[in-house]
Amino acid sequence: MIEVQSLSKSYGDFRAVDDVSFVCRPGRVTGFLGPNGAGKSTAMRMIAGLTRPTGGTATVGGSAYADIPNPATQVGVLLDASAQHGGRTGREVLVIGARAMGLPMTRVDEMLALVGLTPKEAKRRVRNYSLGMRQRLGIAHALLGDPKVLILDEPANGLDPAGIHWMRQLLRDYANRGGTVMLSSHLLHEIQIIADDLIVIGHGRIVASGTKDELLKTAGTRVRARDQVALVEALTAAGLESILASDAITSPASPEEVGLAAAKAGVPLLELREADGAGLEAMFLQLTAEDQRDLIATEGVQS
Ligand SMILES: Nc1ncnc2c1ncn2[C@@H]1O[C@H](COP(=O)(O)OP(=O)(O)OP(=O)(O)O)[C@@H](O)[C@H]1O
Repeated sequence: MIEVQSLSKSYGDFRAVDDVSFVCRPGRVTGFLGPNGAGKSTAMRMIAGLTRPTGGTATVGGSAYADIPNPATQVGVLLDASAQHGGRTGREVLVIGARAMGLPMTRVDEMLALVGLTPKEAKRRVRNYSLGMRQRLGIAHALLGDPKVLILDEPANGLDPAGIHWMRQLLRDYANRGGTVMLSSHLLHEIQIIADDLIVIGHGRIVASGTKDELLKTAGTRVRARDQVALVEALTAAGLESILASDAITSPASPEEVGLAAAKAGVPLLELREADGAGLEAMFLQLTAEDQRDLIATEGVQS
């Protein structure tokens, strides 16, 4: 179990993580979802004892990471798959990890087999690994000490669809055996596939949390018009939030509210329906859009 209570991290005046509380339970895969720069890595680094919090606490199995004896046998951590020494072979990375944890060398071969790195690949230097291979090696390293808790920052980065499928199965089996998994992603779809529970973070604050099923049930509407821009304007004029994606508009408002707003503005619709998860998707896209605006505003000031 991971328990985070009022956790905060400030860099000067900037609050990267702002009073965040949540739990990740055994037997569940908890997805930590947020746009780039939302504070995911900072929160995970604090849980893994690598960044000192400005306020609040984070415990794993009831103890702060720094107080856990031989922590890698309790908590497997993968924060940056590219952080491994490029001059070492994949096998050497695991051998060094196994020695540090006092594990038998048989564990190295077990983990290589588990993550699907062949003996030939294991002999190659990490600098020659693809990102997907680095992620597999990082997961092998995190699992080496047979920990009860896994903390993985963007582990699906660089994996192809077959790799993502493989990882989902691995994490599912791990959670089914009672393990606690916390993994982050900035992609809603990816986390929807893998997670049981979701914590959504934006601008350092939790904006939604609950089981995936609960969150995906949030009411929402999918709507299309021939003139999508006119529709967005009509919804905005009616005080309704909406996000224009590639093929449709999603809104956390009900189909009735959306239909009435479109009718009032005289915008003919091609499609109007309730969409499971549209509320979550709209909220997430809204967060992402806000960040894009912030970025443009910042760059505008700088140039
Ligand atoms: N050492 C630091 N000094 C100053 N600002 C920092 C530092 N580390 C992180 N930040 C800032 O804190 C915010 C959160 O960063 P963080 O890496 O936690 O986000 P993230 O959600 O993991 O994003 P991504 O998906 O891009 O990895 C960002 O605005 C980042 O620039």
